[in-house]
Amino acid sequence: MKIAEIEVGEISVPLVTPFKTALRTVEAIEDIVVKITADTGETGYGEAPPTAVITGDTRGSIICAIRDYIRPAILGMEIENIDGIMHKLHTCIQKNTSAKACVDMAVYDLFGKRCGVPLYRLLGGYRRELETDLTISVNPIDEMVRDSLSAVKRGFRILKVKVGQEGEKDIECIAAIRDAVGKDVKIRVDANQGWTAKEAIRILSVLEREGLDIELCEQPVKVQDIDGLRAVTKAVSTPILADESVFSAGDAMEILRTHAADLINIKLMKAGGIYGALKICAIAETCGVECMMGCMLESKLAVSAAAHLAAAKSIITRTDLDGPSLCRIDPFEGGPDFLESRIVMNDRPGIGIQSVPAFPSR
Ligand SMILES: C[C@H](N)C(=O)N[C@@H](CCC(=O)O)C(=O)O
Ligand SMILES: [Mg+2]
Repeated sequence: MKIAEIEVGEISVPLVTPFKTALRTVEAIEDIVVKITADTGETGYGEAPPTAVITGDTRGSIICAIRDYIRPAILGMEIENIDGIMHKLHTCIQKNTSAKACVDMAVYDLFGKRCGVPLYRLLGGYRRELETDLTISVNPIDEMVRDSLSAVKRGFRILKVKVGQEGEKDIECIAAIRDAVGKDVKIRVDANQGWTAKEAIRILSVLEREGLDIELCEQPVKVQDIDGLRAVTKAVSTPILADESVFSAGDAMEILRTHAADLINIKLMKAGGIYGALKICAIAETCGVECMMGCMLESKLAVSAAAHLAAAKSIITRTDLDGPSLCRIDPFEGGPDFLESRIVMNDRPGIGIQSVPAFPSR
């Protein structure tokens, strides 16, 4: 089975409410999608969001990287030659991890279809079901409390609360949310680099002293401030999860070697796809460090690929795969079943997505 064609399209999916973090506000998902057609007529699909503030990737750069660099590099290759394809994909252009992830997942999708097996089984097959959190955007405190209560009503037992805009407000906000949702709901916080190391230590120490029971804190400080990240990890007992500071397997090695974080957030868009993410899993497993499988603001296609990896690997013990739950509509048919907080894998081969609106079947 050979790669016969690679086509690029775009999709737009409205969000239920604007998504707001310390880094950005977004009203709708505007993603790039890819369709790889094999010489047998079989198709594989991929999706990538232009998350410029985190990955540096824009709509234009993703389209250009796929069309002008990746497509010519892998066209005609045997789909069974995953290693050869991945070598070309990762060496034909530097960085551009979202474009690489988009094509990587379409290749794995086709590979799974070629084998007649769902991807999560090909990659490790550890579990069939995942539990995701739901993100609570940064807003006035009363709105964040209201959104938290509505998430719990929808069945979410884990909330990922975005913080990092104002120190004191963050403490007040978490206290108000904990008070409203009670002690049985898990609260994780994500500062998206919004604190300094000193602020992070002060805020997390107060949250600990007040017994607000924070499961973990994601990326408290700037990407480059690895010394600050390590200082926070050392100073507080709340587990610290490196997100924006870990893109590649090399980053993971450095963070774990220097004990700069307790946990790692793996995202396909940072790792350049499943191939790179598997390397991070291997490093984390070697060091005995658990991982979270996260996503950018992605819709069901890309999140399905991430869900397959999360289901495959035992070292991925947490999931932040709430993209589909943040969307107003689901433009795709097939994939794992996204049942609010529960993601249930099924037996469809590959990623399991059956149709992508950007490529109507002829
Ligand atoms: C959507 C997911 N829950 C999430 O918060 N992902 C990122 C931010 C993604 C973005 O800005 O698109 C994260 O920081 O974990
Ligand atoms: Mg994060």
